[in-house]
Amino acid sequence: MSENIIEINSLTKTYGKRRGIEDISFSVKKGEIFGFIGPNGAGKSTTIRTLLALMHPTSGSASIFSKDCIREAPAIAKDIGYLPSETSYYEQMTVEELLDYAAALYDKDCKDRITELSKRLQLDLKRKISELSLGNKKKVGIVQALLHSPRLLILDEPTNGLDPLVQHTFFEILQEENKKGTTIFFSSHVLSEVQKICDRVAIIKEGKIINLQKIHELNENGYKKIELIAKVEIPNNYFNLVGIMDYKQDANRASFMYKGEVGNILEKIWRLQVSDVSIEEPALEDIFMHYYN
Ligand SMILES: Nc1ncnc2c1ncn2[C@@H]1O[C@H](COP(=O)(O)OP(=O)(O)OP(=O)(O)O)[C@@H](O)[C@H]1O
Repeated sequence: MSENIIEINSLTKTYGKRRGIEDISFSVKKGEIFGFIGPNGAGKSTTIRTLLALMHPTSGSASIFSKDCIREAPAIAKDIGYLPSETSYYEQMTVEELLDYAAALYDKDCKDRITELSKRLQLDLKRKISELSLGNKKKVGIVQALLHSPRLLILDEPTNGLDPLVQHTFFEILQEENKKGTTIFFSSHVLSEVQKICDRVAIIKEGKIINLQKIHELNENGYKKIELIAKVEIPNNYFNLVGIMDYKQDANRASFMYKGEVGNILEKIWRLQVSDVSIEEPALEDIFMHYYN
């Protein structure tokens, strides 16, 4: 059996009377890229902050590297790289000063790593933090999380604010780290990015884990969301096909979810003579609706 890097047992955190997370249990194996997805307010950050001992659980427990997250937090911390969803830095420092300051927490020389990562992410080390855009601040957070080559990376909404090219480079870096043996815990509300990179995914909704699946299984179950505008009014029952759900039509416009042979639906659309069509991955909420209602 492969070793568990993270183990969460019946973890619950309430904020006074408000729900944070309720009775969460799952584990992340060594070498996995594990996705943690859920809509805003589902409890992702609460789970992560509890794992990092930034807050104490109301009940239950969790361990990282087989050490208790709360009692042995300092010993765990040196082998973790954490990228918070929102970062706040000393605005007057330069990027380099800030990263050197972060690196000093570890018993390692991180200089070359800082230079290499900054180059790849096109992050200017000489700029002041206060001058950086949201995306560039995110890059600082990424370098800070990676500079000591941690055994476990915990990333909370890591791609917020990154443009697609930088996001691509970031994913390449993550995959390289993963090949070297780093386990990655990747929290996001964007299913499509989790699908690109993760092996398994836990889905959290209203504080509870509602599903845990291998990504390829999630893909195989996958619905596409289709919207189209036809040149003429769409005949009644035109889209009466197996695999269509949630069908909505207004004269010559239609939107629906489709699961099945892509060729069949494309042929049907093609015959209709459309002036516009979009076929997309459904939003996380749509998937929740169809899997769990
Ligand atoms: N400090 C706090 N005080 C009170 N309630 C809180 C606090 N932090 C979070 N919550 C509540 O706990 C629940 C889970 O929030 P959490 O931030 O963990 O969700 P999330 O999945 O990370 O969402 P997001 O993607 O919006 O950050 C929400 O209902 C939120 O309102």
